[in-house]
Amino acid sequence: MSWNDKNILITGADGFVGSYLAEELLKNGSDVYGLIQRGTGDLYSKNLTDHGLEKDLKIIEGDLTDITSLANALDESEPDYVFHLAAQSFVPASFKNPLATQMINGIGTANLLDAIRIKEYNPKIIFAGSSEEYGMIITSKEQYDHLKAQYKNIFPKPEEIPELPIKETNPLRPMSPYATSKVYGDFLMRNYFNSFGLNTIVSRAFNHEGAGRGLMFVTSVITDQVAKLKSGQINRIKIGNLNSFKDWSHVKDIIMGYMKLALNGKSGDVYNQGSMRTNSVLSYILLSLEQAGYNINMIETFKGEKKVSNPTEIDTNPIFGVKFDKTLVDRKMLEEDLEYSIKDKGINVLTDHGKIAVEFNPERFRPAEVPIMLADTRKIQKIGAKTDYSIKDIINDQLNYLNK
Ligand SMILES: C[C@H]1O[C@H](OP(=O)(O)OP(=O)(O)OC[C@H]2O[C@@H](n3cnc4c(=O)[nH]c(N)nc43)[C@H](O)[C@@H]2O)[C@@H](O)[C@@H](O)C1=O
Repeated sequence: MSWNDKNILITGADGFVGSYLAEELLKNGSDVYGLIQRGTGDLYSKNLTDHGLEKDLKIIEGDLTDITSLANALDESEPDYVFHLAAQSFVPASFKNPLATQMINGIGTANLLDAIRIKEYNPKIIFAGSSEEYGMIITSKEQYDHLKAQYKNIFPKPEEIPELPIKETNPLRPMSPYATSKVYGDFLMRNYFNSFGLNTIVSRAFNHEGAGRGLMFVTSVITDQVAKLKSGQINRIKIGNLNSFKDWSHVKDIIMGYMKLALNGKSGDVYNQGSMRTNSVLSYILLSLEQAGYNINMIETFKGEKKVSNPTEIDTNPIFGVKFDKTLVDRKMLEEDLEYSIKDKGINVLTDHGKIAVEFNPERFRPAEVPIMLADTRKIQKIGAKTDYSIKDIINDQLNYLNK
């Protein structure tokens, strides 16, 4: 099968991921239509111009909460494939305005599916679910016992402990309004497959980053500050929870994964997308400093006596046979130290360019936090998806974009 002359509808084609996907599909000869919500500003957002989409992307103005506009978008594009990426995707915003997130991500997805059903189109539909749907991951028996007691025994039971790397069969325990809205969309997709025969496929992508990533997401928060530090505009880094572990992929790997799912994925099924690496926010800071030209000698927590050496070296963890950050090996120690430091004010990174303070900003902590994410991606690998980019590649792309 080739993408040539296929009709594609991408919801959120002007978003961070949508614009990468639109560019790739246009390169492959598809007719790409982008459903875009017109704000008060320019129709051509920076994402669209960054990816040179002004000429060839066929823009359809519409809104997920307005089913008529979705029906019109289907009539205009007559899609062979629909990539449903549009969403309110910032987790903290979902805590601030939960209902707006439910409307866009939840009802918006329901509207899209129902428009396709009523209009009797039969595209393959690829839905951007999220690793956030997994939410609370069980890493120890003690943690499970504690949660079971807290949730009065209705806490979904682990298949095995630790639940790492996370498989598609893992129970879903969403921890934010955003995550809940994605669980709703995920189940709707499968229900529309089972009940109405729509060709739906769910992607549960773990975090994905790269040039042009929105400035509110942590990898951009970090690289933006590291670039400013380097050019002398600021003298410290401000951050929220340093001790959250994420499975970060390059957005380019994820959009190739979306395309593999469209071609080779099974309708009604669910696939993780990720890198099978896990790194802490702290290690993203340290790696970014290294990529910007700092040599790191030591991290100094304010407790003083404990020091972590070589924290940025990527290691292979023998338990899971996947890439782990070395800080994870020292995680217990680091957790104790960080807890102490958080109560105080932060940590210092000792570099060949002097001491860099990393300060905690309590306002950036979330009401509930997913502590660790690590994808098991063996299922999507079987249909051809792979990880081409390292964490350092992602960071370099982000730093270069900021320096442009
Ligand atoms: C897969 C998933 O991926 C993304 O969701 P996210 O993981 O919430 O992304 P993020 O970059 O906002 O946070 C990552 C971690 O970093 C911590 N963190 C520390 N300090 C700051 C900080 O200053 N800002 C932010 N934003 N986070 C911070 C924060 O507490 C969290 O643990 C979305 O694309 C979402 O749509 C999606 O589906």
